[in-house]
Amino acid sequence: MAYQILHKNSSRPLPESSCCDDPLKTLSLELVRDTLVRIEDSIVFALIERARFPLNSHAYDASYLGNHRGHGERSIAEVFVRETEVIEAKLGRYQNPEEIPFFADDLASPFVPAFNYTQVLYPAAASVNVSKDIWDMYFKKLLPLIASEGDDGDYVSAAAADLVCLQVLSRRIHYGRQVAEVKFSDAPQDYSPAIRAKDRNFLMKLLTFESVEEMVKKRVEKKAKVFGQDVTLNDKNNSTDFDGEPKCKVDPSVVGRLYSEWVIPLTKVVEVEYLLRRLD
Ligand SMILES: C=C(O[C@@H]1C=C(C(=O)O)C=C[C@H]1O)C(=O)O
Repeated sequence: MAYQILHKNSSRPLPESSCCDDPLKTLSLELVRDTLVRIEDSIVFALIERARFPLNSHAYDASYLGNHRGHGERSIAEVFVRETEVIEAKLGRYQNPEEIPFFADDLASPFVPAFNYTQVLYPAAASVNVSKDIWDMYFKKLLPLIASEGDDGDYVSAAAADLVCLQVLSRRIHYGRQVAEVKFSDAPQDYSPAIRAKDRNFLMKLLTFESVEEMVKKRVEKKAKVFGQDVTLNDKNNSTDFDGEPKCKVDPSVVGRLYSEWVIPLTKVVEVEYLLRRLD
C-alpha cells in the first residue's frame, strides 16, 4: 500500500474512497469538496430516517439493559454500534482509510482478503480522531432536536437509524483529513511555518473559507427542505405548516444549525490536528 502524494487539478472524478492505484486518479480541493457535497445528501436522508421515530429515551439509558455480558452497563444504542462495528470490522469496513470506528478497542482483524486502498493520507497524521466528540454531540445535542418526545418501543429501529447518522457524520467530519492533505500539498510553503510553530490559530485562519462555509450552510438547509417534503401527485394535498411553507420531515433550521455549530467546526478541528502532524 503505497502512500500517494496528491496532485491538484486532476480533471478525473475520484470515487469517494480513493481506492485505485491509478496515478491519474488524484485529489484536488474541488474533488474533495464535491465529495463533501454528496455526503450532505446522505446526512440529510439519515436525519429524516431518525426523525421518523420518537426520542425513545430507554434506548440511551445505560441502566435499562443491566450488565451487558460482563462489560458493565451499556445502552441499547451503544451495544448496537459496538456489535455492528465488530462484524463490519471482520468484513473489512475499517480497511478503508475513510472509515473510523467509534469503539476501536473491541475490534478483531478482518477475515476478508485485503483490498489495496490507495493511501492518500500522510501516515503520521492519519490517526486524527474526534469520534468521542461526534458521539457526544450526536446524543447530547442533535438527537433531542430532531426526535420528538415520546416512546414507541421500537428501540432497535431508532438505534439502527442512529448508527447510520453517526457513521455518515463521522465520515464527513473525518474527511477533514483529506481536505487538509490537499490544502497542504497545494501550498506547503504557506502551511509549513505555522505547523512548525504549532500555531493552531493561524492554521485555522489559513484553512478557513468563510464564503464556502456560508454556501454549505445554505445548501444543507435547502436540501432538508427539498428532501423532507411529502411527494404527492396532487400539489393541493401537500401538507403545509402555519406559514404556508411545505411541512418538512426534519426541521431545515436544525440541519443548518448542525452544520454551523458542529459539523463544520469539527471538520476544521480535524483539519488543524491533521496539519499539526503533517511534518512529523
Ligand atoms: C472543508 C473545508 O474547510 C473548511 C471547512 C468547511 C466545511 O466544513 O464545510 C468549509 C470551508 C472551510 O472553511 C473546505 O475548504 O472545503
